[in-house]
Order: sequence, then C-alpha cells, then structure tokens
Amino acid sequence: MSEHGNSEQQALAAVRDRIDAIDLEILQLISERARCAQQVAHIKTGAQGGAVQFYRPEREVAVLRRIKAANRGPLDDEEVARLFREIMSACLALERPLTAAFLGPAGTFTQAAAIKHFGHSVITHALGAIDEIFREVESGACDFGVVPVENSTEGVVSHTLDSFISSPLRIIGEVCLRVHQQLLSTAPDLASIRRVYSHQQSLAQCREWLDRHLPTAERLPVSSNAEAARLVVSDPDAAAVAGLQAAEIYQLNVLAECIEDEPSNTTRFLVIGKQDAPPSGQDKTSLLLACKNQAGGLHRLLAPLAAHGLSMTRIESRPSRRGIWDYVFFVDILGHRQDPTVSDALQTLEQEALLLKVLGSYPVAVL
Ligand SMILES: O=C(O)C(=O)C[C@]1(C(=O)O)C=C[C@@H](O)C=C1
Repeated sequence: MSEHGNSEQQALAAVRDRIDAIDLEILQLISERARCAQQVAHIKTGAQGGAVQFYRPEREVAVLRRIKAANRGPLDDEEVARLFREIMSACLALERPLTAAFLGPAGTFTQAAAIKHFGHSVITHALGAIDEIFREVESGACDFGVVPVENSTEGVVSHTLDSFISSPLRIIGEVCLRVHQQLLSTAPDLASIRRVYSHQQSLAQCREWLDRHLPTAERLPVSSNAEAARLVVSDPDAAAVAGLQAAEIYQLNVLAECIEDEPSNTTRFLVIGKQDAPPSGQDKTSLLLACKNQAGGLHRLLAPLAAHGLSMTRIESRPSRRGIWDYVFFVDILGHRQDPTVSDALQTLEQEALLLKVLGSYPVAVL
C-alpha cells in the first residue's frame, strides 16, 4: 500500500474509533432517557385512576420544537426532529405500545402519515374504509386513528368530513405529507398497460400525466392506492398509481416516478382520538358550524372570529344530509379552545350558530 493510502487508512480508523465511542455514549443516553420514560409511566399510573393517558401530544411537540430550536447543524432541523421523533416513539412504546388505525391495506400514504406522526414504534392496524377507522377508535379497539382530510391538488376528502358530523371523536393532531405518486406494475413497460387502478384522489392527482402517457387505458377507482397495488399483482395488463411503500410491499416495478401533476402535491391527515390535546402554545382548532339559511348567515357566523382577531386557515362547506341544516361548515382557526380569545369567540359563535361543535384543538404539525 502507498504511503498516501496508509495515512488515509489511519485517518479513517481514527474517525471510526471516535464514531464508535460516540455511539456508545448515545446508547447510554438513550437508555437513560428510556428509563426516565419508565419513571414517567410509573408516576402517571400512580397519579391517575382509570384510563392513563400515556401519549401526550402537547409534550411531544414541545420536545420536538425545542430540539429544532437548539439545533446548530450540520444535520438540518427536520432531520434531527425525525430522529428525536423515533426516540420518543420507542420511549412511549416502553410505557405502553400505542395502536393506530389507518386506511389500509399496508403501504398507503395514510400508514406513512401515521408513522410520521407517532414514529415507527406505533402498532398500525389496516382498515378498509374511513368510517371503520372512526368506529375502531370509538369502540376503543384502537387508541387513535389517522384519516386523510385534504389534498393540495384535489381538495377535501368528503368521507372524512362527513364522519365528523356524527362522531364523538376529537381531532388531536394533524400530519402533512408530501405525496409522490408512482406508476406500478408487474409489466416491464407502459406498452401493455390497459387499466390503471387507484384511489380516485390519486387518479385525479395524476390526471394530466395519465392523459399524456396512457390516454387509452381505463381508469378504475378502488378503495385505496395500496389496494390498487395489491390488485395489479395478478393482472399484468394493469398498473396502479401508489406510493413507493406499496411498490416494496407488493414487489412491483416502478414504471414511472413522481407522476403527480403538481410537484408540491401534499396531503393533510388528521389524528383522531377520544381525549382532547392540551394547549401547546401553537395550536389549531377545528370547528363544525351550521348557520341559519338566510342572507348574510355565513357572514354573521364568521364575524365573531374576525372580531377577536382569529386567523381562519380553512373553510369547507358540505351538505349536511340531515335535513335539519342545509349546509355545515368545517372551519379551522389558529389557537387553542382554552386560549381566552378563542374561548370568547366560541361563546359569541354559539349564540349565532344553529350548530357549533368543537372537533378538537391540537398542536400545529412540527414535522
Ligand atoms: O413526558 C411524558 O409524559 C412522557 O411520557 C415521555 C415522552 C418522551 O419520550 O419524551 C413519551 C411519550 C409522551 O407522549 C410524551 C413524552
């Protein structure tokens, strides 16, 4: 070996020794942290009768926000937050493993959102439909549920909004996920593709790409994009529009990557549970409202929000399907229901609205 090669080997060995030593220190610290989480569990179990709330969303976001603020690189803020997300997920699983229901089968973006929110130690349960997720959490069979609510290209997921009208569940968190769609198949190329399966939202997100590259292929909506991937395993003339996770799980070829029409295509998911999330300092509140069906009704309904200086980040209207109200409105505002300005505004709103249901106050997504 040349002299140069030799000194390179030595330099490499020295840095690797340093890395080995650091890894042991990190391991010790992580183990110490995990023992602290066990102590926390012990304290919580002692302090609370009945159901113990091991999962504390407001504390988790406080930990992640603090880490991001303290970070000085070279890893970027998102990356360090992701690492700490996983450490906390493992610590929480030691207190008690959490279960989260998602729109299955395995490999959907909803599963990816559940893991992004809770970390990899959460036990995910695949369910076939959005209303099944609500029922699973309502019955207590799962601790939490994760449901898609809106996509930046395609708009609202109406099934989710409709489920909130009759469900007693609360929104306890939100997750935003960049959604990259892939064209998956057992076929080697596009030439033989006659059918394209996916969730209707995913088909819509790739409409222009499909018009251009597969203009004659039939588009068939199914219950989820992972279900589409599962279907094409036994249909060589078909392709699925789905995520990379589905390609791995069902061992399909990626015939085309990132086929979404909007490169910034993002889906927002909601985390649902039985308990409210306490204030975290940076929160959102989701409301369900109905107003009198008369001129200026909606304006009067929203006036208290403006009067209290609250920012509205979203408003959606849906036919109520109940016959009591014509339309209901889903409104998101910044702030927690326990913040004085929000609670004052809600009191005024209650007098104006035919219906006011606070669907939940929850921390603004950190990751
Ligand atoms: O602080 C707590 O209440 C904990 O249970 C500890 C911890 C953590 O690992 O930091 C774990 C789970 C909770 O959701 C929040 C934080």
